[in-house]
Amino acid sequence: MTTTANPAERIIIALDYPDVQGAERLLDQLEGIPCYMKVGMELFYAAGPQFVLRLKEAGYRVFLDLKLHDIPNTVKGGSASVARLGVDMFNVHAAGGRAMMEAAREGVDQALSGSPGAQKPLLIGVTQLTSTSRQMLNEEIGIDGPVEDAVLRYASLAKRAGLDGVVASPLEVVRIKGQCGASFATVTPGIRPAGSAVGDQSRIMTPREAIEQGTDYIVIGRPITAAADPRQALEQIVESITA
Ligand SMILES: O=C(O)c1cc(=O)[nH]c(=O)n1[C@@H]1O[C@H](COP(=O)(O)O)[C@@H](O)[C@H]1O
Repeated sequence: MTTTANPAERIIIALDYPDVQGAERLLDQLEGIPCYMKVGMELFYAAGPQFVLRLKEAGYRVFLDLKLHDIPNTVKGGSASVARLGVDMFNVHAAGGRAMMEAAREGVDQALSGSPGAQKPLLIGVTQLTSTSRQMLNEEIGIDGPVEDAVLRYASLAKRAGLDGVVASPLEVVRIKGQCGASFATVTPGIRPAGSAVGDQSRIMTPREAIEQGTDYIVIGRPITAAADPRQALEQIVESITA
């Protein structure tokens, strides 16, 4: 979908910090590099909508990663509030089902219906978390078969519900694009430059491999935020995905 001129624009930095100070320090270190910024539950629960607004005022594109998952009416209201905040992308769990995802879409549309010029956020469905292995899926969660099949089912459902794309691992991008179309966005965490700690992730690829699969956005947290020199770590990643 989005082919941007600067490869850094396809990198979403996960600002997983317990407070604004940590996030601000990273923003200072990365100044001038046009990445997307992701605010997830850790920072949002601590810093609230104000920090999202601060990022928008500073000119960043913002992915609000709250992974909404509730009854349709509640997700509709939550999605409307998120849309009014002016974020560029947010997500809901595809496991909430078609009616829930359609309600998220309605919430966005209704919230912005009074502002015809307003740009709608990309509404993204979370498929199977990138920390989920096949063994976990089969034995703990109780879903049979390969993880990719479960991801594909969620992606198709998200597409039918009118979502703009999905979060998945880069391992599934080719099949998602094949099934849902090239313009259906893929947002892929589980990104690990060669040699960096895997941590709790399970389905991983390097930044370059992920881009070569045709993903639209790669989401990267600790390989940058926990690096001794985050700017250098990011610059190396940008270089690695630059053709
Ligand atoms: O929705 C997400 O962003 C997400 C979905 C998923 O399946 N896996 C996943 O890791 N994420 C997020 O992507 C980021 C990955 O961070 P690192 O593992 O530190 O690179 C974290 O903020 C996760 O919350």
